[in-house]
Amino acid sequence: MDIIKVNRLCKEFRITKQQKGVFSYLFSNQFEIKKAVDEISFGIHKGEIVGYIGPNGAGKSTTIKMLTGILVPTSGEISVNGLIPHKKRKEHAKNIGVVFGQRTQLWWELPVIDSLNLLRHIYKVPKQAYQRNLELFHDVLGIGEFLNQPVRQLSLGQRMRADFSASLVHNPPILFLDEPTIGLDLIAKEKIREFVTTINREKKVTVILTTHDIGDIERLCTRTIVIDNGKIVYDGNLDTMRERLGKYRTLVVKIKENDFNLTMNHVVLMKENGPQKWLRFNKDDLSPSEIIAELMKKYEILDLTVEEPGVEGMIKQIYQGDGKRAVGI
Ligand SMILES: Nc1ncnc2c1ncn2[C@@H]1O[C@H](COP(=O)(O)OP(=O)(O)OP(=O)(O)O)[C@@H](O)[C@H]1O
Repeated sequence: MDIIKVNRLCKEFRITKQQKGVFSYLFSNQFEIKKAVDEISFGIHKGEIVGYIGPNGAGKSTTIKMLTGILVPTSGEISVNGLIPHKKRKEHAKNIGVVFGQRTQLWWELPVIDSLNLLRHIYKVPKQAYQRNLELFHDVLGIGEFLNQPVRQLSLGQRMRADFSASLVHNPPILFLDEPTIGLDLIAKEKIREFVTTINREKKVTVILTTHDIGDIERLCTRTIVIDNGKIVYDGNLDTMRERLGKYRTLVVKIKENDFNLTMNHVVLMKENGPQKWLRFNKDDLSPSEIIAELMKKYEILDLTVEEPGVEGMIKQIYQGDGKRAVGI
């Protein structure tokens, strides 16, 4: 049963047409329509952790803003835990928690504990449930260290931990995370990721996460939706993406000779840096030893390694369009 349903969802913005001249846009009355989200459809099950990723300007934030009820769709349907977000804003707010990596939703001048207490009253959280949550936030996020400090005095890592706690005070079944680990060091990132895993396991919280950090996806997401130019270009699990796109390997070879000219079927020269060459091949078509044998006929090899693509590399292939063929979308 899907807790989030999105059907042929669109969002268009009316933007002032670009004109020549620095000030002309001030006086322009010409507009064009930008389709930020273009007929996307998906369903998300209760308890899934979904990575919603794509290049800058792809339409991620616009989608999340519609799912959280901040923006009204131009057309299409959304249902989040049985509600249409922008039509039932108040009830919807009880169902969701939201964390933005770039800004805080806490009261800047107040000690963290006062913010949490305020939220407890706003959402009318029973005392015992609130106590249990504080214990969990303390155990996994270590918020005890800075509960009495005003938010403005916190480090970025501490502020994020406080923001996570605030977003979950009212036990929402759905959590939206927008770049939740941006700017954090590795240890702080790990703490946040561990916390997301814990609340998903223990409270069955459904998580939708936008990120540019591939580590977040590898570590947390059971499913990845890739959006580009307002359209969904991949929706599936990482393993399938790995299987389909991960058959490419790169042979990195260093040769002695200055001239390099290898023409071999199924081998593409991706990059050169002096004597070092990056040759991409599909492991189903060729083995590295076949390429090495061919190279050794013409060149003296000084060094070589075979690189497997990371998730980041695979996602780049999708953005660049290669992946559309490779994953059959
Ligand atoms: N309020 C707005 N008015 C006009 N155009 C907008 C508005 N909000 C977003 N857009 C445009 O819609 C497109 C999608 O923007 P969106 O912010 O959803 O992208 P994103 O995938 O979140 O990007 P990023 O990774 O850079 O945050 C972009 O071309 C953006 O310029």
